[in-house]
Amino acid sequence: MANTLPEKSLKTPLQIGVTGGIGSGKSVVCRIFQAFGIPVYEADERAKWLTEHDPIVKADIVRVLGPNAYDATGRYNRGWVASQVFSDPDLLKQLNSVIHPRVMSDTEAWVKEHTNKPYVIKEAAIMNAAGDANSLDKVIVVQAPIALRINRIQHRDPQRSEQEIRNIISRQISDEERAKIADYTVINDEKQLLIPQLVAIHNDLLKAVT
Ligand SMILES: CC(C)(COP(=O)(O)OP(=O)(O)OC[C@H]1O[C@@H](n2cnc3c(N)ncnc32)[C@H](O)[C@@H]1O)[C@@H](O)C(=O)NCCC(=O)NCCS
Ligand SMILES: Nc1ncnc2c1ncn2[C@@H]1O[C@H](COP(=O)(O)OP(=O)(O)OP(=O)(O)O)[C@@H](O)[C@H]1O
Repeated sequence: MANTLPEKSLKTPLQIGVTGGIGSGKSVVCRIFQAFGIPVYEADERAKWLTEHDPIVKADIVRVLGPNAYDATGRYNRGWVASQVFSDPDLLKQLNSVIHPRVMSDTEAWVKEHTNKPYVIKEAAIMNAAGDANSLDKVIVVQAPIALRINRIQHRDPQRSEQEIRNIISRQISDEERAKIADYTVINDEKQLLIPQLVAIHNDLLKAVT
């Protein structure tokens, strides 16, 4: 389970990534860390905000995806964009390259607002591009069986077909690849209790900074 933190991680706040595939339960896990008093930066939410409000990001998205990316009132056509990028890895890569650098610089500014905290969390569906292992001291990976994840998303987002969910999964790194970047693994299979796993990680991280 928990690794012992190496010497390098003595700056505060530590920057901890929480990642996992669609439906693994990243947001649920992060809500629990928030209840422990830990600030959470939600990269996916921030990315969503940028796609709706940042004029440079919007112009770049239109350059990559064409005018259909926004409707006549200027709202992001999320469903249409999802149908394009989750079936075309190259297009997804281009979309990522528009959004992720902005999220990265925004995260750096956000971290500076929390220097009084022992650690902060960055939650992101994709870690390499968005969170980037280099800027994170440790990565927590949330794992859950694929069938359970699909079932959860079908309940949470009833508008998504099973095929769309499977397409998204196929555009994310595999569980095996994710396991390689994990310093901590949280099993969210609705059999093992979440809170004791998170308390153990929290205490381990506190030990590293005190
Ligand atoms: C593709 C878009 C239009 C889909 O929007 P939609 O409202 O349908 O879905 P939502 O944003 O909730 O994402 C659905 C699921 O897809 C996964 N996902 C989202 N973006 C990505 C991505 N770039 N790569 C892989 N999976 C992704 C997440 O697990 C997420 O839960 C939207 O996610 C988007 O613009 N993504 C690019 C921004 C981004 O890269 N965000 C990720 C971290 S910064
Ligand atoms: N342990 C659990 N018990 C019951 N329901 C759960 C559990 N974990 C997650 N869920 C539910 O499963 C759904 C997906 O969880 P959550 O939104 O946290 O996943 P996520 O990894 O953040 O997904 P995404 O990548 O789509 O943002 C939510 O509706 C959530 O309430």
